[in-house]
Amino acid sequence: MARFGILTSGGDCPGLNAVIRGTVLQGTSVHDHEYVGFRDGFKGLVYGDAMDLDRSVVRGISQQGGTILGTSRFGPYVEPDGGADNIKVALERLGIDGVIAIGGDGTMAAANRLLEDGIPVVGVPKTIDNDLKATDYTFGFNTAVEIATEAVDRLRTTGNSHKRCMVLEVMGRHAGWIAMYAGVAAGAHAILIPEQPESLEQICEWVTSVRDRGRSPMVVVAEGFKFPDMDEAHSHKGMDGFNRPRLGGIAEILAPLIEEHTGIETRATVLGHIQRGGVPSAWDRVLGTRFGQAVSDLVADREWGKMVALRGTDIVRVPFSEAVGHTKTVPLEYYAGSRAIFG
Ligand SMILES: Nc1ncnc2c1ncn2[C@@H]1O[C@H](COP(=O)(O)OP(=O)(O)OP(=O)(O)O)[C@@H](O)[C@H]1O
Ligand SMILES: O=P(O)(O)OC[C@H]1O[C@](O)(CO)[C@@H](O)[C@@H]1O
Ligand SMILES: [Mg+2]
Repeated sequence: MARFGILTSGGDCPGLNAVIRGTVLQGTSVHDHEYVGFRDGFKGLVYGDAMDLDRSVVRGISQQGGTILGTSRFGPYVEPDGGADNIKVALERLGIDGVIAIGGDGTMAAANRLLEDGIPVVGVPKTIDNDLKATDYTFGFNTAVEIATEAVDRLRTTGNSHKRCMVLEVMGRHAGWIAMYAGVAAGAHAILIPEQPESLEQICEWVTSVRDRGRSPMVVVAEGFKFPDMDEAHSHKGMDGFNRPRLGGIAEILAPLIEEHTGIETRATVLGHIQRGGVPSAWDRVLGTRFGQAVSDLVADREWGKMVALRGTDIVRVPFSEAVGHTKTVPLEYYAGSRAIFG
């Protein structure tokens, strides 16, 4: 009987459990597969730390946030125990025929390297940031947008009551999809994204024009937003597990600047990991389940080096090369269209 190992890697994301369930149900009922789950991302793969995944283990998990397997930013090549040779030994010991890596662009890059080193591996794209180019949408994004939109709606009522300018910071390292969708959905007066620097003068002009017609300005800013004179996004929290700057905090810089330049009392809120945790939306559960079922079919066909993806309404198979090294950013024409009605 064919046996496959599943891992979740990178930041967690609502819908991961729906993928795990969809894979196990499709694989066990349609293909007669067996599955195990590696704990804590590539760490479990490197150390052969795995748990059995059968129908009873995945029962009722689609509606749970996070991942029952745990996740991490541990790399499969981390010394002293990582590397393809060691992983091959672990896979052989556990009797595993192939690996399903569920993760973002970094996870797909790692999986691609493992593939080149002879490990049979396929991928499932996940990220709340929706910045993976090879798929139209990733699960988790819809949930994050719902949470961020509700946050904007709530900030508006308190902002209106006090006649304050409210600034909400959402996630988005290189791509401002969450900021764009939540900002447009909630009718924000300015949306600031990593793709398009905006000057403080321009932001204050939008804020002032809102105030001048008797409204309370609402600004949504992505964590990766930069003023024109910034080379890198704001970071003051050190590095993450993969040695990249941890972002977050640009709203705390922006709010006092707006207050100083416009005279409008301004407050900042950083939404943070609230937008990544908790129950997935129905849409994300459906996409996660479809991805899970499709990746079970993919390993049944032994099409290593591919990732499942959403194109239009279809689930398709794309090579890792399409998913690695290309960030799906907000098109500048789309931003320009939205920007035309800021203020
Ligand atoms: N080019 C690479 N070669 C080997 N390992 C890599 C590479 N890129 C990333 N990794 C490993 O894969 C892990 C997961 O990648 P990353 O932290 O970028 O998250 P992700 O999968 O992109 O998800 P998200 O960005 O949504 O949190 C990294 O922490 C790192 O250990
Ligand atoms: O604090 P963590 O878990 O390292 O993750 C933060 C990052 O994760 C992401 O949400 C992607 O999952 C980015 O937008 C953000 O910069
Ligand atoms: Mg990533």
